[in-house]
Amino acid sequence: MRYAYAVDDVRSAEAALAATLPPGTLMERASAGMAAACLRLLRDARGGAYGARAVLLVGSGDNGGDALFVGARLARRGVRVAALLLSERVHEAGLAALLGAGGRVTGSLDELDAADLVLDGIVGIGGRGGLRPEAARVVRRAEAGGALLVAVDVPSGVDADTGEVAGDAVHADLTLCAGVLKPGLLVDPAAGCAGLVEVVGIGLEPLLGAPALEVLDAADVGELLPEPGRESDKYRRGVVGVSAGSDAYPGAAVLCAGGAVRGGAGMVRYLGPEHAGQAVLARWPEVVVGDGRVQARVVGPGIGEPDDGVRELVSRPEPLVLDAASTRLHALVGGSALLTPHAGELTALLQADGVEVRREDVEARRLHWARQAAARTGSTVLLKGSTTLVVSPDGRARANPTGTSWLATAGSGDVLAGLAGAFLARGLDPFDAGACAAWVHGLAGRLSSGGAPTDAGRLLDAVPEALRRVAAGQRS
Ligand SMILES: NC(=O)C1=CN([C@@H]2O[C@H](COP(=O)(O)OP(=O)(O)OC[C@H]3O[C@@H](n4cnc5c(N)ncnc54)[C@H](OP(=O)(O)O)[C@@H]3O)[C@@H](O)[C@H]2O)[C@@H](O)CC1
Ligand SMILES: [K+]
Repeated sequence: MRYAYAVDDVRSAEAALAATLPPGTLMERASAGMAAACLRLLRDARGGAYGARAVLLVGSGDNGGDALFVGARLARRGVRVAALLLSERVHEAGLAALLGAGGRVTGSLDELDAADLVLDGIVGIGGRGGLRPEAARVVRRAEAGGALLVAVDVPSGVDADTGEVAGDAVHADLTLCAGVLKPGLLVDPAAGCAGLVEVVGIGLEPLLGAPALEVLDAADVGELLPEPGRESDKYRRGVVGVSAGSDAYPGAAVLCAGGAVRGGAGMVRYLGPEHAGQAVLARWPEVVVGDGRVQARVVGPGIGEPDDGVRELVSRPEPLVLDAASTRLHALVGGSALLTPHAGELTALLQADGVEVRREDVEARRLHWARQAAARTGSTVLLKGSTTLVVSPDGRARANPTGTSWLATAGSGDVLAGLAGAFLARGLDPFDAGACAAWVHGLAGRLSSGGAPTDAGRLLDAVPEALRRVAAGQRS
């Protein structure tokens, strides 16, 4: 499991730790780790660091200070380091260290064109809003050159807590995160600005409380998904009821039932229109058509606007996955529910609850709106999209690391709902079921895509291999 912490909590932990150490120790630790990573990059890119050219983009705060101290360390290893000071006020001790190590200050943007490495120390967790125009101009020039762009702590211009990008931002190749991960680095659109993310430890972890965001790895998913015991039978392994598909969309029934079958439920019952039921049986003969006892239910994929029969199903007490337009039935839920909207559906759900919000807002502040929806509905919310997030009503949140944009394909969400239903039926709570379903679905998507377009059928076919890797604790 990886954890990301809210900026306020990071600052409190930093203050508590700093109070026990000689002044400047934390910056020294951060810059030592960051410099080591930069030297490694330069060695990989050009065989060595000696004689390489680095340009520091230096803002007014400690983020700029970090960059200056890193620059000083690089200069001592023979890197030709120049600092572009983007503010009249810069970290004095950092600047003195750079100059003392043989680095220099420059006013020429031309230096960016010949640089091997550009270090973004414009702004870190103290940043507000997007890049200011002067900084944005410098960053565009840096990005146009061939240098590796390394962000100190966070890419400047992104919101470290929310993942929001409210204007121009740095697009880094690598982000060297000081101390611990920040949530914004894991959530789009900011995650898309961070490139690879590496944490440079400075000893904060023991002083931190609850994380703001979690990220599961294969071993976590493997631990959460129970293996069938020796005495298991199909009923004890969990029966999942699938109410999906319609005369207009029979395929949604087939794909959702497939997700439930491949997700390892002991048995799948299908309840829905006859034509769709026949299509399900033709593809999945193991599915039982008709009502009956289930441990969990999936309602909504491909059924369109829910009718009274659907409302009655939703009010039953079993754990439930609610998808598509049926997510708006959350108030009728008898037991606990996992809602699986995409941004448009979450917008409609919030609007129906009297919230003034547009789809663009939800896309821009995914974590914020998923949290709002979970708190308002009392259900767990799995918000699908470029970063899939799972948020429980108590505020816990997970970001899914395995997705691929090739998963944005017709029927992909139906498979996800089926998988989540199977995991609920296997006994997971909605938060774990949602996070594990997103994880397995994302990995299956990657396996079936291999970097090229995929489709829901191939995605389903890759689910067994994804689950085998989970069982083996691996991740591709
Ligand atoms: N926490 C930790 O554990 C550790 C933290 N460390 C480091 O400290 C960093 C935080 O430093 P920080 O607090 O000095 O804030 P920081 O991000 O440098 O910004 C400060 C100033 O930037 C300005 N500014 C604001 N918005 C802007 C914008 N959009 N575009 C341009 N400028 C903008 C604004 O000043 P203004 O120009 O308005 O006067 C603001 O006051 C952190 O990210 C990490 O690198 C490590 O060294 C040690 C361990
Ligand atoms: K930065």
